[in-house]
Amino acid sequence: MAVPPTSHRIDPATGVLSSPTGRYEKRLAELAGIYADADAFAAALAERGDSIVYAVHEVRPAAARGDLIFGTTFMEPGRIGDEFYVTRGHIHARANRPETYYGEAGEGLMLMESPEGETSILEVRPRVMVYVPPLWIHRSVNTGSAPLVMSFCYPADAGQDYGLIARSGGMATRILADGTGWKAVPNADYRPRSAAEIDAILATQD
Ligand SMILES: O=P(O)(O)OC[C@H]1O[C@H](O)[C@H](O)[C@@H](O)[C@@H]1O
Ligand SMILES: [Fe+2]
Repeated sequence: MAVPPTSHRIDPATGVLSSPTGRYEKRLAELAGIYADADAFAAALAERGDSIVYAVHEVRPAAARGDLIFGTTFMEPGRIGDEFYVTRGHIHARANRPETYYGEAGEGLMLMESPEGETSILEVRPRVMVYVPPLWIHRSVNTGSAPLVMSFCYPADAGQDYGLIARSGGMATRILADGTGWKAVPNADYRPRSAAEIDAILATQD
């Protein structure tokens, strides 16, 4: 039996999506080890460990290969020290699966990194569509003082792999506050991937 067509209303201010099949929240306490400033993270944890950093509303019509997953990401504004709030970030478990993000509200960045360690940073704004190509690690950053809300769409069989970033000590680039704006700085903990690990990612097929 075919899956029935559906439509879903997005509230750009909250990211609330009508008739989702799932939603989850990430609280600060679940995001240990992501930020550079450990003392600032400990202080923020003591003060607001229960607070939500981001929430995802999603629709997964079916898990079938060739289907889509789509929904919204709502990110609170905030910083740990000088570093803006980010999502955990991932490469797709099937690394050659792409994704699109569309700005609904707020100001932010899509921070992307190739397997070889090249960084690409694209601004996300309302009515801006960002394309994350196959094989690129991606993480969203809220650089504004208001919530960043984006809608997204990616293949249903993509999956998320968080281990690749963890093994490298994070992504190569961090996004810090700079006056009223932002700046990209090298992550001092970053360890470039080995040729073997890069080759294994690039070999992803199907
Ligand atoms: O999974 P994270 O890196 O924490 O990012 C949170 C979420 O961001 C977006 O909504 C993506 O489309 C999701 O696939 C992802 O899970
Ligand atoms: Fe993704």
